[in-house]
Amino acid sequence: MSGTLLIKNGHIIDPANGIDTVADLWINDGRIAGIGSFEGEQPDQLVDATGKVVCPGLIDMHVHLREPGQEWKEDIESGSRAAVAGGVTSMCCMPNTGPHIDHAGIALQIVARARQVNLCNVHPIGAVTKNLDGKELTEMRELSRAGCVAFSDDGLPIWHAGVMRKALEYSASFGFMVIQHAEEKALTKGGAVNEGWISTQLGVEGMPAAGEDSMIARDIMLTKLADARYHVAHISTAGAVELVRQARKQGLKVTTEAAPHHFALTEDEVLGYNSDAKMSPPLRTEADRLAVVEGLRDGTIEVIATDHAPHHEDDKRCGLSCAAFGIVGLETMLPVSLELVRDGVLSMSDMIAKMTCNPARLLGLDSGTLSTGADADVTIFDADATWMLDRNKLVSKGKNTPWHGKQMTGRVTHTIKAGRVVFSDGVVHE
Ligand SMILES: NC(=O)N[C@@H](CC(=O)O)C(=O)O
Ligand SMILES: [Zn+2]
Ligand SMILES: [Zn+2]
Repeated sequence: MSGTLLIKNGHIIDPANGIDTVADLWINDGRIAGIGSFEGEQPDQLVDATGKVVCPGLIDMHVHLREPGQEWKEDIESGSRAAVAGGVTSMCCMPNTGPHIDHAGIALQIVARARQVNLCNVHPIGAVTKNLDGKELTEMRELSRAGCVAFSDDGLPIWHAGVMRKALEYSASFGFMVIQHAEEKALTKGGAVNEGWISTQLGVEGMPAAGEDSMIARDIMLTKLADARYHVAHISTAGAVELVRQARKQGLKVTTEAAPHHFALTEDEVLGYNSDAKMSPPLRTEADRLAVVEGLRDGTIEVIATDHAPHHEDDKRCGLSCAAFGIVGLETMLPVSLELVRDGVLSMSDMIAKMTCNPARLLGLDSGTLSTGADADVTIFDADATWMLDRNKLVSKGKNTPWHGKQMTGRVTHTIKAGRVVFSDGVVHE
């Protein structure tokens, strides 16, 4: 984008550079040109950010875009539109598409399509095993050359310990991490919600916390053996948070992310058989929720990622047991996460770090900062604006959200990608 853009008088927070100040942000030819006072300058475009927070464009490292294969649920274009409506300028898409992202061609195709859409940076996550069947490793090196930034079989766990060991060893040989959907299927198969009093009351099969914890415990042993990098996707239990905390204390390269629903909601949401509160891993108990919050507070959990999992109505309106797992998240990530700031769990800067420079560091992305010369990916939000979430007004094709009809506090007002305003005042600009 050629030309100049001045974002005036915003509360600029750039955790990567320790910046937290009221100032102007100057953008020139799609790049950050400086932070300071630009009184008297004549920009081509001006955005008044008085009273708003100006931060690096958000990064969501866990998204399901459904293209190729399930475009009726979401596609790269609709997902990119939803992303920028939520303030997200870079996202990583999981490989459980059809075909899977298990060979370079598909990764290249996704990257090319995302560039054509030109709203949000899309970085694919390559599959660990061919066909996501847990048996034979993919050509990881080729996937990385095609643009993949990490490896995962998300949607499914890498269940075989020998395969997991090889995946960890091989990906570590070129510095990449393996992202695990930690679920011991022998314990969770057939389950729809957290196992406990509520699953009993509903008469629905449960998924015990031990299903998540036991696989993470195993994987930590393998991470040590392989001297590798291991990342736990969508952490949800108190036991899992403690396992990750202890592994990190031992100096292992173990990291994790939490999804907003796991730190904001509990299994109480499924009372009433609400399938829009069904996801994998399931919403857990209040004790688990509080443990995730504490993990975010003490730094055990470095990343907030949505696990945006759009589904069609037909996949959700068929009873709790048969409904598909997953909820949309891109457009609620910021307001839900701001609860952590309002509750005094995180400073505004720490919250922003978990959606910008922290995921960028784990994935080796050069986004997530407002450093001079960086791509001008910027999010502007009003932390206090209140609005009602209406599922029918979501930009995503997926309307499966547990926050329908709920009041949200905090709203994205502008999303800027490489110096171009791609979202403002509720409208996506193609
Ligand atoms: N989280 C979910 O409930 N569903 C995800 C798969 C996954 O993230 O494991 C999906 O692809 O729908
Ligand atoms: Zn998963
Ligand atoms: Zn996922």
